[in-house]
Amino acid sequence: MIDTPMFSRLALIGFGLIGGSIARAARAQGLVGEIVATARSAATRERVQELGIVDRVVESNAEAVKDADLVILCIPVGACGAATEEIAASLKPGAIVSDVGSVKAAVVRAMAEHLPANVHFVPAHPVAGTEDSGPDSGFAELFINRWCILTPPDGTDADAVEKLAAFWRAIGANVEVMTPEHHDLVLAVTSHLPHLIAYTIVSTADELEDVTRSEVLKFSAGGFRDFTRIAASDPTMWRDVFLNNKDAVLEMLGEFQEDLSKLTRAIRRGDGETLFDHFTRTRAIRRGIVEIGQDDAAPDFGRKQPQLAKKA
Ligand SMILES: NC(=O)C1=CN([C@@H]2O[C@H](COP(=O)(O)OP(=O)(O)OC[C@H]3O[C@@H](n4cnc5c(N)ncnc54)[C@H](O)[C@@H]3O)[C@@H](O)[C@H]2O)C=CC1
Ligand SMILES: O=C(O)C(=O)Cc1ccc(O)cc1
Repeated sequence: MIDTPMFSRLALIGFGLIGGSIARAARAQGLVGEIVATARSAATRERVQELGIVDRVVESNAEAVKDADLVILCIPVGACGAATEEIAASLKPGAIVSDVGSVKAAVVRAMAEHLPANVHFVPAHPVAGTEDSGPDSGFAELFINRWCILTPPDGTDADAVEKLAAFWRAIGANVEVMTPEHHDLVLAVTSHLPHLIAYTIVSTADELEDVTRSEVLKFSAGGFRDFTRIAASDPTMWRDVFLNNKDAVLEMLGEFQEDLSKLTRAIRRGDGETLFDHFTRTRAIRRGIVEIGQDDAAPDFGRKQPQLAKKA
């Protein structure tokens, strides 16, 4: 908890899982003087008002950013370019403009095109989330012990980058800086491909004629259940992710298909040694990840969830 707010006014464009979690966490930590929020639909705006997490709810993106010293776009990546065009003329000189998109290179290009030279553009991606969406789904502890990746364009003011990094650290995240292209390649394999696999396997199981829909869930062991959770993620958000990180996803999908073919061949040939060696290697990888404390696996609700300190 800090005494003086880091930012006088925070504007949130879009108020779903991520926007709602940022608002709750920033408020719990006393990081901002005032939070102004907007959302595309009147129903969401009404709900945000009812929730009482923000100071003001306004009708348009342009109105929301007026006099804000931190603006964060919390909307699907495919909508970020158009939203930036809408707010560009209303931004306060010196403001930090950021986003939370799961894809960076295409989004950074689409936003940068519209931004005036007198604001600081510091794109961000909190690598934290759930399969839920909408204004009720957010929670203040979402970002604790999770990474937030910043991808500032070359020449971005270092103080602005540090200020946004300090904001993310204050709501519990660990911050790392990298290029948008590197971000997209890493996330293609660690997040986008796993979601694509989940979307595929759940429909594959559902379409099997001899297996009923109820059996799919009834007899699903832990692994399949995790896939169904991930495959329940927001369709708009994930459509936009795949459309905007096409090259990196296709590259990783190619690698994946090669590995899958190797395992398919081993099963067909009864080649137990290849299967055993492969599974031994992946077990060691998983254990290495857990050892260095980077276990970002599906939330274990049996484990105690981390808590943010409450504002006094
Ligand atoms: N859901 C997750 O686990 C994570 C999502 N992200 C990123 O955060 C962003 C927001 O995702 P969530 O909060 O999960 O989504 P959400 O669906 O919970 O909320 C999205 C918000 O954007 C608004 N919106 C939707 N389409 C819009 C459009 N065309 N123009 C303006 N506003 C629009 C909605 O009304 C809603 O207020 C996405 O870019 C996503 O890639 C990043 C990390 C994790
Ligand atoms: O729910 C899960 O397991 C996730 O993987 C959440 C998630 C989705 C998208 C991101 O860009 C980051 C995290």
